[in-house]
Amino acid sequence: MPLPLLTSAPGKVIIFGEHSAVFNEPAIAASVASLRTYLLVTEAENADIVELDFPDIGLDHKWHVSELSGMPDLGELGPIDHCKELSTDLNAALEPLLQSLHGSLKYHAAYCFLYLYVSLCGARSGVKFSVKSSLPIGAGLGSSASIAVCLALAIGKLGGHLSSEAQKLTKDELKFVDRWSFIGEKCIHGTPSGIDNAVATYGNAVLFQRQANAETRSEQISDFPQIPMILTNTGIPRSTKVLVSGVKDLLTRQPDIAVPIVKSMGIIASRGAQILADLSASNYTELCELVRINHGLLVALGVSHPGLEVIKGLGDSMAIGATKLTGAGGGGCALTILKQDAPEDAITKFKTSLESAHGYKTYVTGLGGPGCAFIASDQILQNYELIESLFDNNVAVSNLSVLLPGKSSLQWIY
Ligand SMILES: Nc1ncnc2c1ncn2[C@@H]1O[C@H](COP(=O)(O)OP(=O)(O)O)[C@@H](O)[C@H]1O
Ligand SMILES: C[C@@](O)(CCOP(=O)(O)O)CC(=O)O
Ligand SMILES: [Mg+2]
Repeated sequence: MPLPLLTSAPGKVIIFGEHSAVFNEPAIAASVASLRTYLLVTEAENADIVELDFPDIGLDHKWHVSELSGMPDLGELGPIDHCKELSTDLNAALEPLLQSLHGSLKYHAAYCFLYLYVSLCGARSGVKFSVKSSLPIGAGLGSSASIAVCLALAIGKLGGHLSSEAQKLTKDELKFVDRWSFIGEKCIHGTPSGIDNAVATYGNAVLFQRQANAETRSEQISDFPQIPMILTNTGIPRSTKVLVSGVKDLLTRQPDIAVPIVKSMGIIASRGAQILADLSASNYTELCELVRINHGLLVALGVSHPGLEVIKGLGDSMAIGATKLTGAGGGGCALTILKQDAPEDAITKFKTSLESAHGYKTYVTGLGGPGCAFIASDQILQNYELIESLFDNNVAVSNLSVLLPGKSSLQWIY
C-alpha cells in the first residue's frame, strides 16, 4: 500500500444497553455524525523506526526495528482466536516495548497499536502514525473503538490484507476491520462487547448482540430517526476498563440480583429497537420511559456518578425529557432525549446552566453517517498541504470539519 494513507472512524452513542451488551444482551448504538478520529500514516524520517504521534494523550514514541524483530510466530492464529483470547506469547513479547509508557492512556493506546501492527504487518518499519480526533477521550463516546478501527483499517492495508486499489470497502473487508478493531478494543479495555467497534466500522445505527462463541451479530437499523437529544460531557475522567470489570465483580458477588438487572436492560434494548424502527408521536413517550428505566438500572449496577446525576436532576426538574448516562459511565457523558414539546428557551437554559454552573460541555449532534473510511495516497498528495496542516498540534479540532467523510470535497472511500 503506497503511503501516505488517511483513515477515519466515528464515535458512537449507545442509546440502550451499555454494560449489558458485554453479557451478550442486545444493545443499540448509532455513530456520531460529526465526532471522528483521523489517522495519517506517512513515511517516517528514519527507515529503521516505527513512530506514534498521538498528541491528544501526549504520546510521541519511536521503536527501533530491532525491538520489533524476534516477535513470536503467530502462524496458525486467525482473528477469531485473538478475539477469543489475546495471545499470551505476543503479550509477553510486547511487554518490554511498553515498559517505558507510564499512565494508562498511553500504555493502552500503544499496546493496541503494537498488537495490531505485529500481528498484521510483521517487522515493517519506516512508518509514522499520527492521530487527530474531535472526540473527547474517555467520555463514553467510543474514542477507543474509533482509534482501534482507524488502526485496523490502516494496518490491514499496510500489511496487504486489504485491497489497495478498491473504490469501496467490501463486506469482507469491513468484517476484517470489525474483527481486528475488536482485538484492539480488547487491548484497551479487557472485555469489550464489540458494539463500539461495530458502529465505528459500519456507521449508521446498529442493533447489536454478542454471541456466546465470541462472534457478534449486528443488524443495521435503516432509517434510524434523528431523535432530538443533547449530549452532555461532565469531563469527569474514568476508565471503561475499570467500570466494566466492576460490573463483572458485582455479577459475581450478587448474581441473583444483578443478572436480572442485566437481562432487563436487554429487554429494554429490544423494545427500544422496535420503537425506533417505527417512531411516532404515540410511542415517543415510551421511548423516554425506556431511557429513564435504563438509567435507573445502570445506577443500580454502580456505574453512575454524582456528576452525571446533576444532568439527570436538572433535566427531570425542568421536565425537559429523559436522561441516561451513555457509554461506560462513572463520569463522561449523558444523553438527554428531549420531549417533543420541549420549549426552545428551556433547552437553552438547560444547556447554559450545565455549562456555566458545572463547566460541562454540551453537544447537539446528528446521529448516523459513514463508518470507517480511507483516502488513498494520490488523493492525499493532491491535498497534502491542507491535510498535513490539520495534523499540526496547534490547529484546533474544529478545523477537522473540512475532512468529514460524506461532507468533505476529498474523495473518501467507504
Ligand atoms: N485520540 C486518541 N489518541 C490516542 N489514544 C486514544 C485516542 N482516543 C482514544 N484513545 C485510547 O482509548 C482509551 C480511552 O478509551 P475508553 O476508556 O474506552 O474511553 P472512551 O472509549 O469512552 O473514550 C485511551 O486510554 C487511549 O488509549
Ligand atoms: C460499557 C460498554 O458497554 C461501552 C463502553 O463504551 P465507552 O468505552 O465508554 O465509550 C462496554 C462495551 O460494550 O464494550
Ligand atoms: Mg471505549
